[in-house]
Amino acid sequence: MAAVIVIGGGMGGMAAALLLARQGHEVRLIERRDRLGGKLAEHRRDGFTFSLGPSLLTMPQLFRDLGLRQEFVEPAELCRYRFADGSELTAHRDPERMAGAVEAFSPGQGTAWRAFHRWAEGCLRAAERTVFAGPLVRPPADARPSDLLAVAPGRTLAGLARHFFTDPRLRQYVGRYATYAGSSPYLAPAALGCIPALEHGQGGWYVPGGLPRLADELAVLLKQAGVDVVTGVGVERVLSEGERVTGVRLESGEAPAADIVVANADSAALYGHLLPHRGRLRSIARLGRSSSALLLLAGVTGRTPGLAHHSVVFSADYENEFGDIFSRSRPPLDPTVYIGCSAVDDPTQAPQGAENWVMLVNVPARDPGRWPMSAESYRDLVLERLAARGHDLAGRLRFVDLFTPADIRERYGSWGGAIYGTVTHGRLGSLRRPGNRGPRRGLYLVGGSVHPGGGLPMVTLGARIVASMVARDYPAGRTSGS
Ligand SMILES: Cc1cc2nc3c(=O)[nH]c(=O)nc-3n(C[C@H](O)[C@H](O)[C@H](O)COP(=O)(O)OP(=O)(O)OC[C@H]3O[C@@H](n4cnc5c(N)ncnc54)[C@H](O)[C@@H]3O)c2cc1C
Repeated sequence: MAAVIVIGGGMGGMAAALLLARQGHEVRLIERRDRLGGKLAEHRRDGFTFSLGPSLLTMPQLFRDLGLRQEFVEPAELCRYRFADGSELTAHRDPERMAGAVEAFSPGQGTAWRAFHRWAEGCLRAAERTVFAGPLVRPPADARPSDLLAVAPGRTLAGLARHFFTDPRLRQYVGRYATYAGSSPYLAPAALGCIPALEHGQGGWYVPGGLPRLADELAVLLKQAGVDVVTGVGVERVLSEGERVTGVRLESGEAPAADIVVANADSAALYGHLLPHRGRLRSIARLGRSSSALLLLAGVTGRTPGLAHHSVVFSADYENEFGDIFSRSRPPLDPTVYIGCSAVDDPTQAPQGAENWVMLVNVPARDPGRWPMSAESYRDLVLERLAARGHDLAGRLRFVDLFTPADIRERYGSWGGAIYGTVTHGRLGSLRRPGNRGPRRGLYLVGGSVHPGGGLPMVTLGARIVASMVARDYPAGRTSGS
């Protein structure tokens, strides 16, 4: 049995702590904030509850496998898309129903969607065998992309969309999945096109009471597994002797010893100051940051007829929008807006007869103080754009609170407020993320800033990968890694 310290109680840290405790290790999880969950967080005001992070749960079986038994519910539709020309497409989990919806939306494109979905499913199976399954960090020098992922007809996600669809609106719908990795469809690998196959196969789920309830139930499981959870104190240093980790030093001055340290803190923070490592930090900086988000959290009077749980209101010029985010480093002048309203399916989320709107806009991971306009002026721009595209909240807004990239950076220690650590750009972008093994024996990394990526399912897969690495490195009864 080894002594394990997990730094950070985000989804990845909690899942890793649980799996390692179940392997028989003595696990302590140290979280800087007062509550576990990391980005699984919420904001409450005047009877309204707003998710500050995830609103959509995919790959639900992963969470069942961890032992979570709470109810998951499936909204009636996966997502409602509204395009700049005013047209709407409703996405359904069932592939045949989706193909029918696409055909009705754009005659002739239903067959194209079926072909796309077949490709996406093949790509997903390939990812399950490779990227999702192990600590694959960098492809071997002689490997071709086709060895690692399904061969993609197109280098980028936008190229993939062009290959399958002639309707520019459907290309925008496919391109949107790059934002699940905080990336631009015009630079992200075509392999991200496997993500819709997850939604159309396994569905998109909601947890009654809000997704942060996942963290509450995980906290119970951690206790049952004997994990010592310490909150309200940060780790300021990972300690090592020679090539091996020996423990951590806390902000309180205490220095608990450990054979194994699992960092759920952002990898840039790990290599920047917890265990300074110039080479690894430079590699992270070379890749660049994923996008961040600006959230408008609005208490809205009245119910909106036909409002879906999840809606996306697209910009008129997607390429220009991502040019603003990644090339010009400014919030897009014509943003695509995700609208999440959990009150559609859950009356606990807003006072009776009212709605809790979370409006999310992708923005650069950069302090709003350095934007060309104030966050408040940008909020007004977003509301004006939405009004022009059919979602006019004038006269219905009780309040709009803002959650900015600076809040994301401060709360979670994310690199510049980036949601997903490094950006996933380039044909092999999915394989270039920082790895799960640290530069000292006994040091592992888990979470959205490392392999295999961000999002609740990916960080949970990352926890599985770390647990299997530890099981190999520390066979039963040994406290020193092989
Ligand atoms: C606005 C938004 C919307 C999102 N939407 C979705 C969605 O719909 N579906 C989805 O699946 N995913 C979504 N995500 C992504 C998902 O939330 C994250 O990828 C995932 O929750 C990250 O988990 P993590 O393990 O990386 O830990 P994090 O959530 O990043 O938590 C890390 C934890 O480590 C702690 N920590 C950091 N440094 C230290 C230290 N030195 N000492 C002690 N503790 C420390 C932090 O306080 C934090 O609690 C969204 C994220 C955001 C921000």
